[in-house]
Amino acid sequence: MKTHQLFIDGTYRDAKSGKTFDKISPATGEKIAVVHEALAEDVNDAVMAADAALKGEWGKMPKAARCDLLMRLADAIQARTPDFIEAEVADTAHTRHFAEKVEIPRGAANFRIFAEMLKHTGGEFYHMDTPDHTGAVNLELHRPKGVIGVISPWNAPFLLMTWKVGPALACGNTVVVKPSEESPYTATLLGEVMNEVGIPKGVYNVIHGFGPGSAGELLTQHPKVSGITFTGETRTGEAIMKQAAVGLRDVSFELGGKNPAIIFADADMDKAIEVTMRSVFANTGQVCLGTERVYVERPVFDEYVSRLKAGAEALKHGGPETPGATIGPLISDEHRRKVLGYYDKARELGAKVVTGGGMPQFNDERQGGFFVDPTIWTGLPEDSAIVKEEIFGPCCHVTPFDTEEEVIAMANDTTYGLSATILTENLSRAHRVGGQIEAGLVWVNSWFLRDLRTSFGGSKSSGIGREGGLHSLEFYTERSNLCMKL
Ligand SMILES: NC(=O)c1ccc[n+]([C@@H]2O[C@H](COP(=O)([O-])OP(=O)(O)OC[C@H]3O[C@@H](n4cnc5c(N)ncnc54)[C@H](O)[C@@H]3O)[C@@H](O)[C@H]2O)c1
Ligand SMILES: N/C(=C\C=C\C=O)C(=O)O
Repeated sequence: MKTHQLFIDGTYRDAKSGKTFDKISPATGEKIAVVHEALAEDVNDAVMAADAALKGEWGKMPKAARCDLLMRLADAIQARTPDFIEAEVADTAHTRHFAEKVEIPRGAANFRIFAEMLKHTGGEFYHMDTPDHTGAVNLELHRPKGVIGVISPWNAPFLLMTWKVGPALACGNTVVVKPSEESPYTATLLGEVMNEVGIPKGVYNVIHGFGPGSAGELLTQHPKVSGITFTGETRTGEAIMKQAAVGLRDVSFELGGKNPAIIFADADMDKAIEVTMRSVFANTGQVCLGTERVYVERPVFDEYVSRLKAGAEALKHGGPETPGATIGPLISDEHRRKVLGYYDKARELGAKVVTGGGMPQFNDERQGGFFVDPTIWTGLPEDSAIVKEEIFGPCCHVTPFDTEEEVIAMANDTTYGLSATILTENLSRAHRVGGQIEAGLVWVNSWFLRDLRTSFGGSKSSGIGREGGLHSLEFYTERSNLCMKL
């Protein structure tokens, strides 16, 4: 039975709390690991180790050397791709293809992009006139923020945790990572690679546990933690904001979404189906940027629904060991119950269930896994819970529309503002409509294309702040303006 320990000050160790919890396989429902739960003393040890590292070798390291070390870390992650694939797949039951092609390469890229940017980017400089006409110069300086608490979710564990640790370390901070209780493995494994490449002890620390009353909440309240970068549910973000308020801890939030796809009659329908089959069903719908609302211009509504139905019904359920599987299980029985609750609610509200709406039956080990049917609904009003609330499963509601004004209003009529995707072959329409969607990311004729130099984040209930490229400097550094009289 695998055991996941804490990783503190460069060393793996049991939790002083003496508490552990089980990790269950999403593919079979069987216990696959025991995880050590960090409580107050463990959390304090991790934060104090991170604080000490800021004042030690790491804090004194020249920026270029720090960035070179992170580039070597990216190479070392790449070299251990097979180990990270097995770790991620064990926790999430993702296909090895998804882990190999998306998740692990992004883990390396998330260090590389920020090391390269920080190494080669200059800063702001302003010359000003002065009353005595001798002038003054202004230098915008950046220094590390300090110890950063990183709290990450289970839906893309390694990608999302490194998306935060990469810029944090590139900017000279140290981190204490609290991965989701559902996905401890890759964050723990990364400690080995940190030691292999020579990242000083205490720079990267991993504590395991839950949120309220556990490692997560304790981390957000620790006086030596200077900022919390969090990815997860909106309501969790609200809780963390309250927890982090005492001490005025800065926060960077990437939260939930209820993302629309808009398909105009002039769209390339093959492309529209390819894009939305991924944006609705990839990772079993457990993607914050995924589509849960589809708006289709009326002339092509029936064709679209019919082809999406065919695509959904062609998906093959299975875990990483199931040959040819194209849709996996949800992460946990608890999450499956949440998604099935929405499936029931849709029926109660009178939705037309185009396909799905329940869970598949198997006569093999998959029967113990947390599988649900890929599901498509039509016919519900825009104010229904199915259209308004994030479900985070392999499902979508499809609504017809007649005009641009109507569909823009429907797309924006949400408390979220994370992402959207627009399918049209009309360039001016893409610019016109895309510029009016209230979301952090808008794709045209594509989905989940990610340029890591661009800003990433959501508005309204989808987040606070933007990360990505140089935008990450805003959160991971403290600015000073140095004004020198000439
Ligand atoms: N915007 C994005 O980039 C993005 C990316 C991925 C996932 N998400 C969102 O994440 C959610 C799914 O992930 P999840 O179920 O793990 O989210 P979650 O909010 O339940 O948990 C996320 C993390 O927060 C911790 N946590 C929970 N309560 C806490 C508290 N009070 N204090 C401190 N830590 C606490 C959890 O242990 C976990 O590590 C979805 O809503 C999805 O939209 C958003
Ligand atoms: N944060 C990112 C992806 C989020 C995926 C949400 O499920 C990213 O691509 O950087």
